[in-house]
Amino acid sequence: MGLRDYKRASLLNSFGYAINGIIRVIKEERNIKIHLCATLIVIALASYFHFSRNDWMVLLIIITIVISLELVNSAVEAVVDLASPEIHPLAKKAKDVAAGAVLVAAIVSVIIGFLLFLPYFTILR
Ligand SMILES: Nc1ncnc2c1ncn2[C@@H]1O[C@H](COP(=O)(O)OP(=O)(O)OP(=O)(O)O)[C@@H](O)[C@H]1O
Repeated sequence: MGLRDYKRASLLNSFGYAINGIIRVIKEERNIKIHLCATLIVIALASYFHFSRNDWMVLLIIITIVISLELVNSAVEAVVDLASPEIHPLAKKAKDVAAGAVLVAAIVSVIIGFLLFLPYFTILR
């Protein structure tokens, strides 16, 4: 299929491609599996503690940011491998900066998660 045919793809097809992309990253990348496991645990805990509506919104926003960045990081890795299969300092820069973006989001998410859960754990004591 040529590039033009791809561009003519219907909205439904585009949605399907996006889902395929997500499934492929989940199958192939270890880091996103770790993020998804952490997400399931955090969602289970938030349900158990009957999170307030605002707390749910903050939690969902940080989950979305981390998982979306992980997907973008995988896309950057694929593009770099395609454009520069050989060792190149710029290829390293691109991959390391993309990985850095995920790391920043993950670290801040852990801090926000801690702040979100703290009052609920305090009530338990
Ligand atoms: N073409 C390249 N040129 C220079 N350095 C590269 C190149 N490809 C990867 N690297 C570097 O090698 C290290 C490992 O890269 P790799 O592609 O295995 O990704 P990774 O960080 O292990 O992530 P993942 O585990 O998600 O694949 C990183 O520091 C990366 O910047």
